[in-house]
Amino acid sequence: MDMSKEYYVVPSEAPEHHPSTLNIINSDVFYSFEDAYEVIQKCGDIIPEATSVMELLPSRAEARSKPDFPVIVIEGLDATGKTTLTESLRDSLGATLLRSPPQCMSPLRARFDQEPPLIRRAFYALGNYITAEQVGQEGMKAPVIVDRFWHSTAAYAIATAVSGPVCNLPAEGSEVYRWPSDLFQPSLVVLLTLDPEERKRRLRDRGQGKTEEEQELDHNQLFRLKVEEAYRRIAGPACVTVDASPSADQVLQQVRLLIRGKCHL
Ligand SMILES: Nc1ncnc2c1ncn2[C@@H]1O[C@H](COP(=O)(O)OP(=O)(O)O)[C@@H](O)[C@H]1O
Ligand SMILES: Nc1ccn([C@H]2C[C@H](O)[C@@H](COP(=O)(O)OP(=O)(O)O)O2)c(=O)n1
Repeated sequence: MDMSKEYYVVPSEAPEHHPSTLNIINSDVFYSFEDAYEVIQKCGDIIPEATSVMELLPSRAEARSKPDFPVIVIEGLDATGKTTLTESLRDSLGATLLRSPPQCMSPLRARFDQEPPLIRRAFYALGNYITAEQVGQEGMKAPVIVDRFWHSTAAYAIATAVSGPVCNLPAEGSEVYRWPSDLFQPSLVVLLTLDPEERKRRLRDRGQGKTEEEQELDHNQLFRLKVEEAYRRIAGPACVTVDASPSADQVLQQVRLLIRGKCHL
């Protein structure tokens, strides 16, 4: 018997999430110490450096103390002026300067940068917990400035995992932008933004970015837009955007004003 099948094309509502975002949680972004730890722990057999990472980790049983002094995080793309600003803030506020990933992870970073996203992102996620422990100690003695923290970890991971244009990012309010409940929340997060041309100039002056192909630049432009938009969507302490194109001193004064308003320093 000839059974002919009939097919219809019917309109349906747009999906809630872009397909490329479905796997972000716990494979690109980890929302607890335990989830990131589990990945690094399982790598021990194939990546000897994983053992070194675990030795640097704070004890999970330890109660994390809330620092007495304000903790200010400075975020932004490469060459937006984070190093310049964080060092000036350290000097002008008499603060302690920390970074994420912390200095003690630096020798291990190149190794994990070669790994697939799951492992690489778990490494950076754990870096924030090590920095948070240092913040807990140093923040009892003086204000703390942190060069990159959770916003960087999540924003770069989300922007890399989501292909295509900025509109493919999960919508504002999506759970991918939430702050891990077991991670210390800074008093203020400042996001430095810079016009792409000025950023390129600064990279060039620093001796980088001279040989980028046009196509590569276009690709990077899209990536940069996605990172910045992801930065802005991350909740917990939301970041305050500061235009980093004025002189280093003007940017410092602008951020000092924000710190005075928010942290009374
Ligand atoms: N406000 C500014 N105006 C002009 N040049 C700046 C300013 N801030 C930083 N720079 C220069 O831009 C380059 C990148 O700054 P840097 O602080 O290293 O950025 P990041 O740490 O974000 O990568 C450096 O050569 C630095 O001297
Ligand atoms: N807290 C952090 C800091 C950096 N990262 C990742 C995100 C990016 O892939 C790189 C950016 O580091 P990069 O070396 O460009 O940064 P700096 O030169 O230190 O400003 O590291 C992270 O995941 N979490």
